[in-house]
Formats: sequence, C-alpha cells, structure tokens
Amino acid sequence: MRIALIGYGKMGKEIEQIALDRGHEIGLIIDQHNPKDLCADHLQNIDVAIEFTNPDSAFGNYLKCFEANVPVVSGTTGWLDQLPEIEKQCAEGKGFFYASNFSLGVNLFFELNKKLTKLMAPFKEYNVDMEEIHHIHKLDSPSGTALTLADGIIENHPKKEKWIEATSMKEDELSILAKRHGAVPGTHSITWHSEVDEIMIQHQAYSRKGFALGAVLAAEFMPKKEGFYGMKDLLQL
Ligand SMILES: NC(=O)C1=CN([C@@H]2O[C@H](COP(=O)(O)OP(=O)(O)OC[C@H]3O[C@@H](n4cnc5c(N)ncnc54)[C@H](O)[C@@H]3O)[C@@H](O)[C@H]2O)C=CC1
Ligand SMILES: O=C(O)C1=N[C@H](C(=O)O)C[C@H](O)C1
Repeated sequence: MRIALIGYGKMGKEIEQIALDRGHEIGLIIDQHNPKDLCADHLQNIDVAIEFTNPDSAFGNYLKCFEANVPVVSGTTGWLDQLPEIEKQCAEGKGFFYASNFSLGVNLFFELNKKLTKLMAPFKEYNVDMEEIHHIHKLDSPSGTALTLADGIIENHPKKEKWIEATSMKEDELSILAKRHGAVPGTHSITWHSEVDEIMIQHQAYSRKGFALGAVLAAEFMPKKEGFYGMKDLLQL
C-alpha cells in the first residue's frame, strides 16, 4: 500500500516506522515546510493518507485529499466543529476514518467506561469526574480522548448533560481536569466517588506505539472505501 503521511511530527514518524515494518511504502510526506505538495499531482498513486497535524490545518488537508479521491485516516484532535462538512462529503462518496484515539487499549477503555456508567447511574451516592494528563506540547484541551469518554458518560447517565473543563459541584455537569506535564503520552482517569469510597478506572499509554499501530491498521482498512468509519468498524466492538 502507498501511504501519504500528512504531518511528520511525533506521530507521523512513529507511524512511518510501523508502516514500513508492515511492508507499506511511504509515497509522500507533507509537513509544515511543504504544505503546497499536498495536491492532486502528488496524491495520484496514493492509496490512503494518514493525517496527524494540528487543529487548524487538519480540515483543509482532508478536503485536499478528497479532491484527489484519496481516503483519509484522521488522528488529529480539536477540529470536530467541522465534522458535519466531512460527514456530508462522506455521504457523497468520500472515504474517511476518524478516531480520537487509535489504541486498542483506549478503545476497550471506552467500552468499559460506558458499562461502568450504566452500572453506577442508579446510585445517587456517587458522582463522577475525569482527569487527563498529556505532554506540555499538546495544543487542544481537553483531549479528544477525554471528549469521547465524556460522551460515553453523558449518553449513559440520566443526570449528566454536559462536560465542563473545571471543577463543578453541579449535578448535571461532568468535570474534566486537563493537566499538561513533561512528556506524558496520555493518561485518562475516571473516578466515581461517594462520601465513603471511590472507584477509579484509568488508561495510561506508555508510548505512542499503540496509537501509531492503530492508525496503520485503519489505513489498511480504508483503500477504496466510501463513507465514514471509526474504531468500532475496525475492531468490531
Ligand atoms: N487519534 C490518536 O490516536 C492520536 C491523536 N494525536 C493527535 O495528532 C495530532 C498530532 O500529534 P503529534 O504528532 O504529537 O504532533 P506534532 O506537533 O509532533 O506533529 C504535528 C506535525 O504537523 C506538522 N504540520 C503543521 N502544519 C501542517 C500542515 N498544514 N500540513 C502538514 N503538516 C503540518 C508540524 O510541522 C508537525 O511536524 C494532534 O492533534 C494530537 O492530538 C496524537 C496522538 C494519538
Ligand atoms: O496529543 C496527543 O499526544 C494525544 N492526543 C489524542 C487526544 O487528544 O486524545 C490521543 C492521545 O491521548 C495522545
């Protein structure tokens, strides 16, 4: 498979290594110094593009891939206000795969979070909050993963209606505390606490390898696909 890497930073480089190990070819690398190379001419023989850049660049890059009819695997977080336009284009035949987190462990954690929320929901003694910790270079906050976890709680708890990036005492608000520290790859914790005890679930990434492998597996899934996909389609969760 010939892959275009859009964004050649921490994730782009990790993905390159795994893609090469799995026998793929990197046909094009786009980074901050050569964004104009992302054009139909250069995308001609590309099977799939993997995009890990930043919240401001991602959407424009997706549209350029769509113009060249190249399916996209999107890992960038913090751009989801533009999701409706991507969904529209997918309904018209473009191929797009998005995950706020590509690691197998976090996707199992998403399911565990939903199940635990359903279990805890009837018990008024317990309230829930979330903490995420990432490296100091992260641009978006809360993390994309935290937002997916928040959706999992809000959709399955009758009292929680919205998340808030602060400590909240309101029953209908889910508090998310986002911390930035050193080189932390990504840690997400959810705590259900009562006056007498607490139950905490946590996912801690030891490195970026799990994210990168998931992105390459998604890329292997995407060539010639039309429509909008996610990790549930890949992992059949
Ligand atoms: N979905 C997931 O599993 C994961 C998502 N991420 C997300 O991926 C994104 C990238 O993360 P990192 O690689 O850690 O960031 P990074 O800052 O190390 O790399 C981003 C790269 O994009 C390049 N870039 C900037 N503007 C560009 C443009 N217009 N066109 C092409 N390249 C451009 C930068 O030069 C940089 O090399 C972030 O949004 C992060 O939150 C990160 C890890 C896992
Ligand atoms: O920026 C990162 O590094 C990460 N971003 C993703 C997110 O926003 O959830 C995934 C992972 O946590 C690492």
